[in-house]
Amino acid sequence: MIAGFMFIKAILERYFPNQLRNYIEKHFQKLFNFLSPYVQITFNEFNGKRLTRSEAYSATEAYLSSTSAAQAQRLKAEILKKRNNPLSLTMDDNEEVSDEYKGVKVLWASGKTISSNQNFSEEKRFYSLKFHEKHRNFIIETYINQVLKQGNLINEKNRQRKLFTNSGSYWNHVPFEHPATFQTLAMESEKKRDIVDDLLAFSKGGEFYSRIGRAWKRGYLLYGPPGTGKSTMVAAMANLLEYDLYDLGLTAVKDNTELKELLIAISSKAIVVIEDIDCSADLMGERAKKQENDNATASRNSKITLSGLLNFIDGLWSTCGGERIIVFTTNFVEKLDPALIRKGRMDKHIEMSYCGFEAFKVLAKNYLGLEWHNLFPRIESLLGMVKMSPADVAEILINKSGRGDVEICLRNLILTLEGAEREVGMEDEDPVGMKKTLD
Ligand SMILES: Nc1ncnc2c1ncn2[C@@H]1O[C@H](COP(=O)(O)OP(=O)(O)OP(=O)(O)O)[C@@H](O)[C@H]1O
Ligand SMILES: [Mg+2]
Repeated sequence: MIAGFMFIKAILERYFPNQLRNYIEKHFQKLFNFLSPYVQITFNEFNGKRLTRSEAYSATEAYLSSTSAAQAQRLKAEILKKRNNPLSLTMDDNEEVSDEYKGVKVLWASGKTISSNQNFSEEKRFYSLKFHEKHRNFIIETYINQVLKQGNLINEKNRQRKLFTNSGSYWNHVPFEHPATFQTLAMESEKKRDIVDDLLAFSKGGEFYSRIGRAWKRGYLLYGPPGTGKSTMVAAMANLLEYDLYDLGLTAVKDNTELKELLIAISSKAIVVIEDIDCSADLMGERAKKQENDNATASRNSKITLSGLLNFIDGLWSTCGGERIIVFTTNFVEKLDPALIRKGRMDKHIEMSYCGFEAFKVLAKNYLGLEWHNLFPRIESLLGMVKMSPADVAEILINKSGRGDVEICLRNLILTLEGAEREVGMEDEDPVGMKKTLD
C-alpha cells in the first residue's frame, strides 16, 4: 500500500503541474490516512527557512547509509577524504528501504517536494519513517532515539575536518589535511605523553566540567624559538582529537564586536589558535606597550584589546556548551602581559625547545627510517652543546634523504653542528664582545 502511494506520488510529480498535483495529493492523502493502519513521521532536510540543515535529517541519512547500500536500487555517492571509509552512500530520491529493530519492522522512504513560482523553484528533501500504529510508543520513545544517536556517531567519524581562517567577521574554510601527528612530532617522549594525556583527559571531561560549572575549554600556551614545532603541534592536537582548527588572525579583526561575532561562530570540538601572539597588535599589555611606544610600530591599526579578548573567551564560551581549546603561540613569552597567560586562562604552558637527542631520534626515524646508527653518539654530544631547531635538523635530513645515502646525510648534520659549535665557542671566549669593540 505504501509502495503504491509512493508510486502515485512519483507519477504526480512527473506528469502534473504543481497546483493540480498539490490538490490531488491532498485528497488522496486523506483517503490513504483513513484506510491505513500506518503512522508516518517526516524528517525534513532544512529547519525553518532553509537556514540550517536539520541535524535529525543528517543523522537519519548517516544511519540509513549501510541499509541503503544493501537495499536501495539507486544510490547517491559522495567521496569522503577518509582512509578507512572513503565513500559515503545514501539512497537517491524516492527510494525505499526497510529496517528492523528489536523485532519491529519499519519502512524508510526518501523523497523531495518541489515548489515553484515564476521566479524560482525550490527542492525540499525529506525522509519519512512509516510503521504500524501498534508500535507508536516504541518507535517514538526508543527507535528514533537510537537512529539519531547512531547516525550522529557515524557523522562524527566521517566528518571532513576543516581549517578556518577569518576575514572580517566571517570564517572561510578549506579541508584540514595537515599530516602532523604526535608520533611524528620530535620532542622528549615523556613531555609528549604528558601533553597527549592532558588533551585526552580534556576531551573526555565533559561531565566533569559541567559538574563543576565551568566552560568546557582549555588554554595552551606554546612558546619557544622559531622552527621548534609550535604550529606543527597545533596541527597534531587537532588530528589527535579530530577537532576543527580555527586560525584566528587578530590583525584582520577590526574591533571587539567583530571579534565577538567570530568567537560566537566557532563550533564545538574546535581548536582556536592565535599564532605569534606577541606580534598581534595590542595584545602585549600595558607595561610592554609603554616600552614599545617610542618605536611607534606599524601594527597599530587593530582595536582589539587584551581585556576584550580575555573577557570574550572567558565569558562567551561559558554560556555555549561544547569542547573548545584555545592555543596561543609565541617566540617571546617574556613579552606577554602576565594577565594574558596566568593559570586559569592558559591552563598549560608548553616550552618548545631546540632539538635534543630524543627529538633527533624521532626525526631520524621519520626522515631516514633509522632507529640507530654508529654516528648517533657524536650527534648526541653535539646536540648537547649546540642549539639547533628541529626545523633546521629536519631540513638537512630531508635534503639528503632523497639520495638514499644515510651516512652522507648524518655526516652533513655533524658538519653543520660542528660549525655552529665553533661559533658558540668563539662567542664564549669573548663574553663582553671585545672583538667587535676592537674592530
Ligand atoms: N618538533 C618538531 N617535530 C617535527 N617536525 C618539526 C618540529 N619542529 C619543526 N619541525 C619541522 O619544521 C617545520 C617548521 O616548524 P613549525 O612551523 O611547526 O615551527 P614553529 O615553532 O611554529 O615556528 P615559528 O615560531 O617560526 O612559527 C615544520 O614543517 C616541521 O616539518
Ligand atoms: Mg609557527
